[in-house]
Parts: sequence; C-alpha cells; structure tokens
Amino acid sequence: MTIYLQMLGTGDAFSTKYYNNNAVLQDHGYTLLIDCGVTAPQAMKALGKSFQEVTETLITHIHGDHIGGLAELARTPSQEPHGKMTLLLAETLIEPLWQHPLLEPLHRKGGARSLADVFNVKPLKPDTPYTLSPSLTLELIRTPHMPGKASYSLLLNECVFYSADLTFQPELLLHLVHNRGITKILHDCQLSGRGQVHTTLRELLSLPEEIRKLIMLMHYSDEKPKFEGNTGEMEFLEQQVVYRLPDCRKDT
Ligand SMILES: O=c1ccn([C@@H]2O[C@@H]3COP(=O)(O)O[C@H]3[C@H]2O)c(=O)[nH]1
Ligand SMILES: [Zn+2]
Ligand SMILES: [Zn+2]
Repeated sequence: MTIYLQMLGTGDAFSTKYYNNNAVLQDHGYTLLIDCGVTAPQAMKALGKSFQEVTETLITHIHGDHIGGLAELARTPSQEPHGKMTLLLAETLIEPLWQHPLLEPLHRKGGARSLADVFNVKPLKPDTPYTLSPSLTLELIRTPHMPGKASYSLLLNECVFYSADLTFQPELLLHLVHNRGITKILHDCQLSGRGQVHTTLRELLSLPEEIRKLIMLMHYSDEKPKFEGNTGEMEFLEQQVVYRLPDCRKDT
C-alpha cells in the first residue's frame, strides 16, 4: 500500500518564505500530522485542509516551529468520543511540553492541569516500532539537537528516516543505511553558517555518494534559491508537493 507525504512547510524557524517544517502523512483514511508549528494552522489552510482531517499528531521536539500550533489544534473537536485530538510523543516530552509558554493558553482551558486534560496523549517509547495505520509504522530514535533537550527523529515504514532537527550524525546515517535498510533520508539542512544545532549543507556534502543520493533536504532558510544546483545528488523537498513514500515492511 502506498502512503503519501506532503510537507506543510519546509522552512527553518526564521523563514518568511516557507512555512514551518511540518508534514502530513496520509494512508487512505488515516492522516498523521508530524509536528505542529506556529505556522501550521495557516499552512493547512493554504492547502485547503483543516485540523479536523488530522487523525493523530506526532511531536518530535519542543521548539516553536514544531509545537506553536498546538493551542489551536487542541481547540479543534476530534471525531473521537472523548472529543480530544490525539498527540503522540515520547514520554520525556510530555511534561516539558505542558510547561512550555506556547501552551499557556491551554492552562486556562476549563481548569486543565496536564497535557492529558487537553489532548488524548499517547506516550511512545523510543526504539520501539508502532503500527499507526494499516500501511504506516513508526519508530522514534532519540537524536542530538540542542544540549539537554530531548529530540526524536523518525523511522517510517522501516525504510524512511525523517530527521527531527539534528546535528551532523554521519555514523548514525551510515548505520541506518547499512544495518536498518533505510532507503530514503529526509534531513534538516542549514544552508550556510556554522551548524551548532542543525546539520549544515557542507556536512551533508561530505557524506559518501551512496548516502547523499538517498537524501532530500528540508528545514532550510530563505536562501534556498541561491543553493539550487549546489547540493550534489541531494534534492530539496518542496512544501505542498505530494510525494509517494516507499514501504519496505517485510510483510507487505
Ligand atoms: O539565533 C537563534 C538560533 C536558534 N534559535 C532557536 O533555536 C532553535 C533550534 O531549532 P529550530 O530550528 O527548531 O528552532 C530554533 C529557534 O527556536 C533562536 O531562538 N535564536
Ligand atoms: Zn525546527
Ligand atoms: Zn528544533
């Protein structure tokens, strides 16, 4: 079965041309929203979509461009009997997310005292595969982003790596391709400057060709047009374009 990926946005946290790096994955009747940044409500509207179409929302880490739209998402009535939107996230993120200033508007919602009061929270364990829908599996891998801040990249259908913002991890990428059967890497990319909390284009270009040709670039700055044609084998992922994702699960 085929699943489809559509980036709501492919911009970094400061982009004015691209929406936040958030995505929707669709498996027939099931829609997974991957991260819900400040621009997510507007980006959904730009696609003629609404949060009501979202079945579940996954949060990779706690930065405004990944969580800033959650207050609006929480206000959307879900189709479920409990009426709450479902949030998937690593257990370690639950309390810090609730305490984040961007979620403060929800603290005033009918005396809510925890994330579970405003969302149907499903805690996930890293390194554990979950079946989200008939054609979609997910595994979280904790990856380094900012010191002391938990952040989780994704393995989708056992063969697609979706980076939460992360610093350059060449050994991890080689391991994923050689030992975990990864055939597609969607990677955040800082186009210029020193990469303190993100992976830079220069770093990605230093990878072996066999890895570079699997990579598509996302979470980039407004300078992107200047870099077109200068990214080797790596293509830019474009916001709003629908991509088919490979499904390498052994039993399909
Ligand atoms: O000069 C700076 C650089 C960065 N930052 C924050 O660090 C975050 C890194 O991850 P992100 O890309 O999801 O979002 C970024 C911003 O939230 C900032 O506030 N000011
Ligand atoms: Zn980000
Ligand atoms: Zn981040």
